[in-house]
Amino acid sequence: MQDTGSGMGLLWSWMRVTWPRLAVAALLGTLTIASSVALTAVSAGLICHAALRVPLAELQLAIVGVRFFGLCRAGLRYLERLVSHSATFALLAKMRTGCYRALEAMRPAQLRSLGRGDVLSRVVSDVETLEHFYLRVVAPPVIALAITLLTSALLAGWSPALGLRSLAVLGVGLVLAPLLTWRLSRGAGAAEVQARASLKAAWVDTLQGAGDLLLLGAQERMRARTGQELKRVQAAQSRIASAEGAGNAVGVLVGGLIPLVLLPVALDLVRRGDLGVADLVMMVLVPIAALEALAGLPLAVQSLGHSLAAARRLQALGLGAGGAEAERTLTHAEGAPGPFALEACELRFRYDAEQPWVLEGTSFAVRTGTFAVLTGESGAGKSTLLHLLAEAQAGHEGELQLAGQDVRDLDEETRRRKVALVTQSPHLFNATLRDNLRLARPGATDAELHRAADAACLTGWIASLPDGLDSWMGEEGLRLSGGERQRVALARALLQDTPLLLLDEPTAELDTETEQHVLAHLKALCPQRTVLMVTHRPAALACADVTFRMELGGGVRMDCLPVESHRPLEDPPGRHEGATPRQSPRTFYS
Ligand SMILES: Nc1ncnc2c1ncn2[C@@H]1O[C@H](COP(=O)(O)OP(=O)(O)OP(=O)(O)O)[C@@H](O)[C@H]1O
Repeated sequence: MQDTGSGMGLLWSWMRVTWPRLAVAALLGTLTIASSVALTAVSAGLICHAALRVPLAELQLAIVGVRFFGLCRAGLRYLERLVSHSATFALLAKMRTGCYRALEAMRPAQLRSLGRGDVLSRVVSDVETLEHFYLRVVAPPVIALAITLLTSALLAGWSPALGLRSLAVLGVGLVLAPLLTWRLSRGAGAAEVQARASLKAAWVDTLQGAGDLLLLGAQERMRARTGQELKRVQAAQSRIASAEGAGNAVGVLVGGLIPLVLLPVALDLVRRGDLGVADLVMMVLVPIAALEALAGLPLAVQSLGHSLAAARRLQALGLGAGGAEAERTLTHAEGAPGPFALEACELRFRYDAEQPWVLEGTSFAVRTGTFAVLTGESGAGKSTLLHLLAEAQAGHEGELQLAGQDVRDLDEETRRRKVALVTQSPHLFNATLRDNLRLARPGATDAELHRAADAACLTGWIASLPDGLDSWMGEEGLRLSGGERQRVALARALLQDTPLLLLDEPTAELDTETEQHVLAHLKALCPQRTVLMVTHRPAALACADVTFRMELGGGVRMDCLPVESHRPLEDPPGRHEGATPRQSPRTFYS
């Protein structure tokens, strides 16, 4: 199986944490089935002796035994469940926190390219699949082996030949049932996990894009795609069910073989007077009762396939990797702010090693306290640059500094205090306006919220809402227009109160008047704060202190060039007084 080892490594690394509890649970599980076997044996002996009219006084020990093992079975089962579930929940907690840490450590672009449905499936379904790893995969074979050995040792106490035959016949069940199940369901567990994840991703995609699907008349095609995923799930499940059936059939076969294999030896012992009739019944029933321990083996094999597939998918998120789960040890030092709010030098970045460079040899800097505008062709990498600054993609080459500090040296907290980003399509949560705004500053007072809302030109709109700041935004802010969503996101970023504000086309959906109002507020933030805005809107270009143009050249090569009309290269006069001379053919300083 491909990559099996790595999936296993992750599973064992988690299990190591709770192994003492798991060992106790396995011991309790073995004792529970041993009690069950003993109960069958003692009950069978009691019934046989009673049928043979053995005096009641001689049966007292057996009667006590029946009561004892009956109570033990129930009590031990309870304890086993208690311990195994507490160990499982401890593992689950570790897995979930590991998952969230891994997601947190992931580069946002990686996360976006995974897709929401897929991430949801990994964090919820795959973790839930692993929840059963101990209960369904690890415990059954351990308990089955222990019970097989114990039962055979018990019979060997009467007769070594009986013990050997019991070991042989139970051994067939122990090996053959899982082997057959594994052979018949090979790859089906992984296929089911993968197909279920694709199905979930398709559902999330369909729900999110339902409106567009209807408008494009593509709902039938989407339904067909979902139907295909569903068929893949069903096909995998059907293979798994057949394999489990075959495994269970082996168990039934072994149950039938036990009397056939043991009776010849046992009857011989009875004939020779070495074994009583009641003991004979017990000899045959004990291994049959032991089959209870083998019943979980087919399921264990299938669950192993599911668990390995789920572990591999979680591992692909970065779980178990030293980097993902290790605590970050980045500097918290602020350092003295330099003359530039941000500085890029020979910056190179691509989303994937297989993909071409998006940014290549890009150098430019924005002086602290300026209102800078970045324009450029679609696809040139403007948004990418903003995300690199705000989200620590950590995959870039060259230098990228925020207020004189390399972004790679900044921990999340420091970065959040330094820079706020409003993306092209900001996410609003299904909560009130107040909650959405307070994400940026949890303790913000109403006065602060209104001040930020005013700067984003939202005051009139909030007044028109029935519940003001307590109005519900709907899922992803769908109750809002595009422009309202943008302004709420802008107000949220303003509340963050960072020295650098990165804005990706924040006025794209605003009318001219509202845009003027927003721009005036943004401009008024400078020189206390630095604003870098990606936009093509003339109004923004007109009020910028400095303007850059990012160009897509030679396929993937990009340059940052100042817009000629705003800033002649040789002679930076007027409002470009703070500009630093050109440093290299591709280096421009505001
Ligand atoms: N998550 C991603 N994974 C892979 N490639 C990406 C990703 N995001 C963007 N790209 C690619 O990177 C390049 C630059 O994209 P980016 O969004 O930064 O451009 P842009 O200049 O902001 O464009 P626009 O003006 O149209 O918003 C594009 O070719 C785009 O396809």
